[in-house]
Amino acid sequence: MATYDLIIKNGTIVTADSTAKGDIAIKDGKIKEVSVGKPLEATAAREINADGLHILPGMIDTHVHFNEPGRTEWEGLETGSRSLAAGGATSFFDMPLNSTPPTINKENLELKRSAASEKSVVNPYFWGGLVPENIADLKGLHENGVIGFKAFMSPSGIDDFHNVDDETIYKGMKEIAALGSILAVHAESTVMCEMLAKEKLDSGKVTARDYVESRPIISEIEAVRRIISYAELTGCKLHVVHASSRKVVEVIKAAQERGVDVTVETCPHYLSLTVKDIEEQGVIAKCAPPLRDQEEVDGLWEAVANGEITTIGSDHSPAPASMKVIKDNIFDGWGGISGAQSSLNILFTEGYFKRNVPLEKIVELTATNPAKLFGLANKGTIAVDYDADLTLVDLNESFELKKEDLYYRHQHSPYIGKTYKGAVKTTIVGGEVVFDNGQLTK
Ligand SMILES: NC(=O)N[C@H]1NC(=O)NC1=O
Ligand SMILES: [Zn+2]
Ligand SMILES: [Zn+2]
Repeated sequence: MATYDLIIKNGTIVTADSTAKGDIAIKDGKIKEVSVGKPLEATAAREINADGLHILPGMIDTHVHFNEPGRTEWEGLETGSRSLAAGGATSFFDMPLNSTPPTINKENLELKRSAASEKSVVNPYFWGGLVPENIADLKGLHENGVIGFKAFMSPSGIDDFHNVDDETIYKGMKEIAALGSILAVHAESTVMCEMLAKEKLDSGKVTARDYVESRPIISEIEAVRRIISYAELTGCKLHVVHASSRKVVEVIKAAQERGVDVTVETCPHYLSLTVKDIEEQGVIAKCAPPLRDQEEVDGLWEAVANGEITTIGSDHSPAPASMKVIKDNIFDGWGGISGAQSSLNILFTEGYFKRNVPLEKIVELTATNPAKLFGLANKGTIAVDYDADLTLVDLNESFELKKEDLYYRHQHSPYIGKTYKGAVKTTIVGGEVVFDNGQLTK
């Protein structure tokens, strides 16, 4: 009889293609057997009884800002990765900005990588930045293993990470295409957003609704259309992050239909919160693009259900509480939502329970597609020879999110006080249990 490190018994195994009750055997960090329909005949050093639980491939959160090195007091790789583990994520892709120095050359990448290897409890991956100053550094970043490049089409809010002009977009995309990599973009129109913000501020209009109106959906559409044109010009693979509206998704879909290699991400906050949340909670719920109205939330869920969204990432972009309190003017607070720990809870509650979105679809967008799109071999599903990155969830458990449940360095989030159905019970990274029964074990 085979002997394994770990056997998970009687769970409901969910992949992008199927849901079935079965057992999983793990050795040396890999899934070695998946037995559906009949019990697994083997022994193991440890056994987990997953009766009543669902087993999902761990979320691959393709969009976090962990701020380390250089701005660890905002979050950090330890607190950030621990919050992911508690939320059922087993890998993350850290954005190149909000850490100092930003990840815009291979030397800076190494600083981040060595910090992560010391501190992260889940698998770390890194985006490289594309900024006007670093076209010559893209090759070195690629050769040293970034999973792709990220550019801001509007100011990032961080002084050492400049947004790209059209010339940088052209040169950068040409180079990224030659490297065979992918460009992810924060797509909002600088000109539109700056003009509209100036009009608001000049006339003393500084409410939450004013902030939202200063960054309208059409400014995302303008930027997305433009960047798609450069993708067509250069042949560069493109990934549009944090689409806040189905109208943005439609522009991407039309480009896909004429053969452009473009994909799209949305985030749990655009799938669950509205302008009302920023009106009530102020800067805590401030992000860019901003939260929209309920019809946009519903529209994005339709896009999810129809297969028009490629990935869902948290865009966890934390900041100290002092930057998230409402002062006289909401325009001044930090734009970025703390949410890395809540992604799956939100998707279960708003998607699976409220809108009948299949669990398979949630797995596809949070694990399978991220692994495929960014070339992570052996991740993103539950199958023999794949990495044992798993999360066990109790879909019958409801809970109210409390401040003290959060593992973030700064325990604020627009999700505090909300009730979720579907709780993460256990998270396994490379065969090792890192979170179990409400406790971090690593
Ligand atoms: N700099 C940074 O993290 N910005 C992020 N925050 C946010 O709300 N949108 C972003 O792009
Ligand atoms: Zn962004
Ligand atoms: Zn971001």
